[in-house]
Amino acid sequence: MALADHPRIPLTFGPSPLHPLTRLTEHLGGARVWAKREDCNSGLAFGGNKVRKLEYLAADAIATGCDTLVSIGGVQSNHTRSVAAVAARLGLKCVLVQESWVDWPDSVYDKVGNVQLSRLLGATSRFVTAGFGIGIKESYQQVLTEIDLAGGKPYPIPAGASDHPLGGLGFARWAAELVEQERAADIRFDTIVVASATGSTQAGMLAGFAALGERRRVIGVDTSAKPAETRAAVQRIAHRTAALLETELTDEVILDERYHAGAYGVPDEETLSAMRLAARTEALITDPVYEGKSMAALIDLVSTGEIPSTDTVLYTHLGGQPAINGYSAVI
Ligand SMILES: Cc1ncc(COP(=O)(O)O)c(CNC2(C(=O)O)CC2)c1O
Repeated sequence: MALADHPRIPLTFGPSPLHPLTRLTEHLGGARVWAKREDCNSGLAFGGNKVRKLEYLAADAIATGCDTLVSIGGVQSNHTRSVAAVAARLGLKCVLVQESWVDWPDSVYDKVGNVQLSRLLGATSRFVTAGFGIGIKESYQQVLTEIDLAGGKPYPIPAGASDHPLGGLGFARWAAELVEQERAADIRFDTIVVASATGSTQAGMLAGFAALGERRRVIGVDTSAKPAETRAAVQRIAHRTAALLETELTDEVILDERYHAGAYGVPDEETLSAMRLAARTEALITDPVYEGKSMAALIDLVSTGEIPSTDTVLYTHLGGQPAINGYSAVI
């Protein structure tokens, strides 16, 4: 089925902004760097990459008569905050399982940022002691069963909306949008840099480009610190999404494991330095969990020439800023 034939509830403002990072480009002295801004893509609770994915899952939830969106993430999950935002916007209930994915010694870590926003948005958060993992968790299954038994109609959304049949469509549509923006701007990106964790952002891009017959180098930057799991997820979801779009993958899955700082949700000095440089050259705010790590990759790859100086490279900003409030000890 063609992408346009898949039901979607518009939750974004339209095409996300695409703009050159001229001061960062000048500072790095190499490839020309642009950004595409999912952090500015929607009016729903600071937007982000998950809102794009949820446009398709929300359509399915409404079509199947569900009354409660159920999802899972870490305490500072951007994904669960986005699910809470979409539920509020569509008049649905929302129950979130917040797991202890990050061992971070900040006294307000579990009170501010995303989990605070989810509370403001009216979601019910269940706090569970369980580590990061992109598989299906017992706590999540338990919530689904409870809602069923209470007569509700839950709509299950796995971590990052990734391991869901429709999880890759949001960024397949992103790929089509980018190609249109390139034509309008008379530009073509040789390389795309994107943070990867549960995998459907990068996977959707790969399937979307394949459906368009476009060959692109998409460099996924692992942020899970479990790269084998993330790589397998990107592969699985990319192939599944390509099949949904009646096409076959053409580009390889590239996942760079050098910038995850050794643990999910924990920044290292390279992460923090990248965040400062992006902020002080472009007022571009990245987070210590995801975008700070993909920014560290971009800076390193351009500075070392791994991304050639003749390239035009696109930095994909996927959101994540609210989590910064839980990291005041280092930012
Ligand atoms: C700001 C930001 N940038 C990149 C990513 C990685 O996207 P994928 O999970 O689709 O690979 C996340 C994910 N976040 C998860 C969450 O629970 O917030 C799904 C892990 C993200 O929030």
